[in-house]
Amino acid sequence: MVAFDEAFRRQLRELFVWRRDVRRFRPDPLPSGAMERLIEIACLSPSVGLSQPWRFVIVEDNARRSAVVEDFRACNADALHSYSGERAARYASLKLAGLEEAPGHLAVFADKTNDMGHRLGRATMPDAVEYSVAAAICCMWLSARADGIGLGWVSILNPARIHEVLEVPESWKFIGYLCVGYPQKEFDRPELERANWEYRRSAKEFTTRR
Ligand SMILES: Cc1cc2c(cc1C)N(C[C@H](O)[C@H](O)[C@H](O)COP(=O)(O)O)c1[nH]c(=O)[nH]c(=O)c1N2
Repeated sequence: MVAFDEAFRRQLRELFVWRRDVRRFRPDPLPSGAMERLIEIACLSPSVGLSQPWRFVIVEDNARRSAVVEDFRACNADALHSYSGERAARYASLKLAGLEEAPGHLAVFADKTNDMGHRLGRATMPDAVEYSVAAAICCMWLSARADGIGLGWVSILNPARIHEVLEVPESWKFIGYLCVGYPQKEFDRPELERANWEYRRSAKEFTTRR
């Protein structure tokens, strides 16, 4: 049985506290194999029926990257229009992706048609496939942070356009686009909190007993 001592548990908590969504990256390249190592960690994640539905596209082609940046700009402009007044001004001041600075770009999909796991656990909750991929991204996020590497999840994108740009199978559902690189600075509080967009609440607020 592998046991983890008190010192490790304290450090693990620190890792949860210091994991950040990163939008500001240093230009330093990632060490070779870093993306592949993060994908290997992600593949250790839980998945419904052990279906391992995650599909990763490492985006290296500059034309494809520029097309993603363009899509982000369009989607972000649309999103801004959905706000008004002070909230709109605050939204406009936020940096919501590090697409142009991050050395690593990783698009993450869920393969909804894959038969691994033989559909165990999905009949009543087919979305468990997407949840499994989100869990894998979180494992990757924490492992990256332990290596001092920042990860930024971008969802302000049009899934149909991302499919087109990356030429992936129709059956793959777009889950998120990850910017990967070394963060300019480390923080123990979310940027959206430091920018007064929202603030982290206590667990009590989300807990109900029945
Ligand atoms: C599914 C999903 C989608 C997104 C995000 C997260 C998740 C889970 N986040 C990051 C999000 O804003 C961030 O996690 C919270 O603000 C909390 O900050 P920390 O992650 O604790 O730094 C995010 N951030 C951002 O700047 N642009 C984005 O499009 C998104 N999209």
